[in-house]
Amino acid sequence: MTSKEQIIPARNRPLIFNAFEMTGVGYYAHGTWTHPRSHREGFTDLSFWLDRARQFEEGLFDAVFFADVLGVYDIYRRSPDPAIRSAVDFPLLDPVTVIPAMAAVTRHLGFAVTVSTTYEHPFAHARRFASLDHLTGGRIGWNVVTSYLPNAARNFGLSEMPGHAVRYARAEEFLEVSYKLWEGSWLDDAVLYDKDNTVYADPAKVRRIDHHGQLFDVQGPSLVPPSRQRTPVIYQAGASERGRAFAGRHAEAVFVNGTNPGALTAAITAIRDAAEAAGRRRDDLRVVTDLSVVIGRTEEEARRKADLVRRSQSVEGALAGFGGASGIDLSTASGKERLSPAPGEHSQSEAARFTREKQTPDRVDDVVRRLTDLSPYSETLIGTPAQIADGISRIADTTGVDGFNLHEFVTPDDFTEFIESVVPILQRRGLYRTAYEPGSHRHRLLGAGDRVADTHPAAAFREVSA
Ligand SMILES: Cc1cc2nc3c(=O)[nH]c(=O)nc-3n(C[C@H](O)[C@H](O)[C@H](O)COP(=O)(O)O)c2cc1C
Repeated sequence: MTSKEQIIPARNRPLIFNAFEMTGVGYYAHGTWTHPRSHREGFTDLSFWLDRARQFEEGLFDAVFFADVLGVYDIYRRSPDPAIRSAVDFPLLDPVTVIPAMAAVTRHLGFAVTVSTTYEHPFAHARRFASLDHLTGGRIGWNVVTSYLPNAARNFGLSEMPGHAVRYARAEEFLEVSYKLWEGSWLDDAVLYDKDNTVYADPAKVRRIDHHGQLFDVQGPSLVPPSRQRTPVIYQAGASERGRAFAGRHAEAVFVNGTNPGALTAAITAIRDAAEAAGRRRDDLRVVTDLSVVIGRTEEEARRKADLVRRSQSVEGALAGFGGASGIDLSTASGKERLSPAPGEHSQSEAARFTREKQTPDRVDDVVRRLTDLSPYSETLIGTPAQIADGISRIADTTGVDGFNLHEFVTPDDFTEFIESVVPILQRRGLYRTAYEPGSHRHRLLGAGDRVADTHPAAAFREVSA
């Protein structure tokens, strides 16, 4: 298929389900790694990730999404100790390193991995993702983040984190350089592999990019020949005004969160408006939200399991995680105190979640309760498989979301139970694929071939053979 063909409107397709992962012990609902049935102690063994890959592909997940951060959370109590003690997004393997091995034991599963534009260089990054696109056979996606942890800045030689606007400006130029390397350096017919005349590639079709910008000077050419997708599928999740505009311009898959249908619907509409404002079509991107589930054979059993998860959650871990993302240290706040907006250099959407997005900011006690009551960022569906499927249908029907980042509290049971008991019900309702469609990660996601759509900014750098 060519990228000229119309994107299939998301509403005519089964829902997207990604497995949300981090290459460590604890993340998201902090402390749940202590749950008696959770097993993440093997995260440093390759076999752990190969088992996960097989499980996700057997479950027909669209992709595994690897979140990632480059530092320790040290805002809460002005110390890294709470994050180290509670394993809050710490420690973490480099998620890129497990992907080729996971790709070797799967044929269809996509891999969306987080890399920060603030602490990388675009030439090395473009090479890495072009290599991953080759090695996965066109199944790689890139979650573009600008990072929000001050410790990450200090890990890369900076005395403090660059400002929020500075990070997004760097991200814009970072993507421009990456697009030039992926789309504009090698023509499609550059590689000849002509042994008789000792000509591997036609030099006239392997071009320098000669990028000279505000932040980067990159001559090129790309070190890697064209891969199936060329540009990896672009994911994004920034939810500040700047983040939303960035997603509208570049993202093909966007993560949005909202703890109620109204907020979620508004966030989805805003992202599609931003895409249209950037000259793209509203269906040029898919919008995905977080979801957690607790499944029981009966409602009563599901509620008991949910209580066991709550008891494993760590208040200290939740406040360390929230502090690092938002910049708000709640260690000295009293329970009845109302939150005041944080300094705006961290994740602005995270800092706004309990303040600016509310008529009156939440009290600290309410925030702690919200952060330690199962999923800190989204709805948790608790019930029998049929009730979970009903909840998924309701969220999709009332908000227009295209799919979900599925989180687990208990590894690997939560995904196993979801795949064995909820997926068949969703399949019968036409909400879940029954087999993988052929094609690249981008084609499966957007239905319009391997390459970026003509409306995507990367397409502007596409060199066509003379
Ligand atoms: C589902 C989801 C996953 C995210 N994963 C990461 C991540 O892995 N690393 C990261 O630095 N930020 C992550 N974020 C945060 C956003 O990508 C973004 O960096 C942050 O919200 C700051 O953007 P903003 O100030 O525009 O809101 C995630 C956000 C969401 C909703």
